[in-house]
Amino acid sequence: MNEITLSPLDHAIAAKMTVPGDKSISHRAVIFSSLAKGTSHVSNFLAGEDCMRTIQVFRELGVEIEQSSTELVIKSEGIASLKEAERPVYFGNSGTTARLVTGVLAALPLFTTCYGDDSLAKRPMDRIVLPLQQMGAKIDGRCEGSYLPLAIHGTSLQGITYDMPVKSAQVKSAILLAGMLSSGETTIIEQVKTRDHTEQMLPQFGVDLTVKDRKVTIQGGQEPVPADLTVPGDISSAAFFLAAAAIVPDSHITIKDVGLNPTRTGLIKALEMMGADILVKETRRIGGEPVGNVEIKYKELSGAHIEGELIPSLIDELPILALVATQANGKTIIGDAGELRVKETDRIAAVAQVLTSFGAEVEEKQDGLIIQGKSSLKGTVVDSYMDHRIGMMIAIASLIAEGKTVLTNGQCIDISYPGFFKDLESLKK
Ligand SMILES: O=C(O)C1=C[C@@H](OP(=O)(O)O)[C@@H](O)[C@H](O)C1
Ligand SMILES: C=C(OP(=O)(O)O)C(=O)O
Repeated sequence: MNEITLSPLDHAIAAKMTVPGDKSISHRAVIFSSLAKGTSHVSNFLAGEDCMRTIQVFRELGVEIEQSSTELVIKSEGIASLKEAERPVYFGNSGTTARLVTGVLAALPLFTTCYGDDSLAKRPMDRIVLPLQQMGAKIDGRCEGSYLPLAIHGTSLQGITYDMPVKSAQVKSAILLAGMLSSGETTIIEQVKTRDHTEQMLPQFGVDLTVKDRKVTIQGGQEPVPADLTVPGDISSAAFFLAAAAIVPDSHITIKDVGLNPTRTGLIKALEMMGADILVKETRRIGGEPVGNVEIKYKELSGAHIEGELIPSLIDELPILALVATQANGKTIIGDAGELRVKETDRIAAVAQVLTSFGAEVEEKQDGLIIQGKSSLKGTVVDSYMDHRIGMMIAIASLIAEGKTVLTNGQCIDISYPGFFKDLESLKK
């Protein structure tokens, strides 16, 4: 078993840093470029394991993708040229790959079988299979299409109007991509606006869609055209270092060139609600995406209620926010976050177990957590649950925990943040 021993910090943090490219945008850049006839270029691509799965899938479908570190050159002959994969395609640990790619493959005249790792095999696929079937898709799968593996008998689809029962950008994106490749019009109605990278990026690839409040409409029969794009830093990765500065007294961190899309910046809002001293400065826009610097200075925090419409905009940041809450004055309540139970692991249970083993007082609720503040954390032996975000949360907790922390199975952090431990080490200098 992989073991990493981590020591607490003996000084405040003073750092200016960047984080790797955004995972959601990197996946979409590969998918949209692979469907566009011609050559696309992507800079600052996130070469983490999940996004590498998306590259591998499109290579197996016949797209030529050259990768040199974080630079990609994607050469495609367009939608009609995609060929059937000779083997089952592997989505690894990546929910985004699984949902978005299934949306594409359901609408193309190809037969594909696909599967994932032990974690992905437990994550729900019916949330996309059912609406795709309403569009005419022919998909078989384990437990009647509720879980991977799936067999996708791609075919012509018809557009639908779909009122999404789950708050999920992956579902929205899967149906929009299928809609783009269908006949007729597809409209998605969301209960709460989720991350909108698909809506921001498709027009960069020449695809028309209209967005009106929580309603997105796309016309079928559109083929993307190639584009050149630069991926901003991932706010979900920056979150771990913003949290470090929020809990290590007297610290000060600036994260540069990070994506500031308002559908992703819920963590900044939540930290502000807790009283944090944060300065956000937008410096430019790349495509539809605002990008800039986030500066945070340590300040005593207070507990807050984190729930409702805020949740989708910080869904992946809730584990690290829970750690921050253990150091605030008073109680923090996280609610309306039942989606956390169907991530890489059950993140409600995992966060409660990990923080409790560090000595914090955390109560698990069906759709959230209640966290008592001002806990003194003590180093312990603790597992990542093979979940990259839980692994990084443990590593940040070790900075303030008394004594040594031993993180087991921390290698999964490469899924979204290759180079995380190097960046963590740089805080110790
Ligand atoms: O669309 C995306 O890129 C993502 C959407 C979210 O998942 P859900 O759609 O399941 O909420 C998020 O948790 C995931 O990390 C990436
Ligand atoms: C939930 C996540 O990703 P995915 O759904 O793509 O596996 C995540 O990165 O936290």
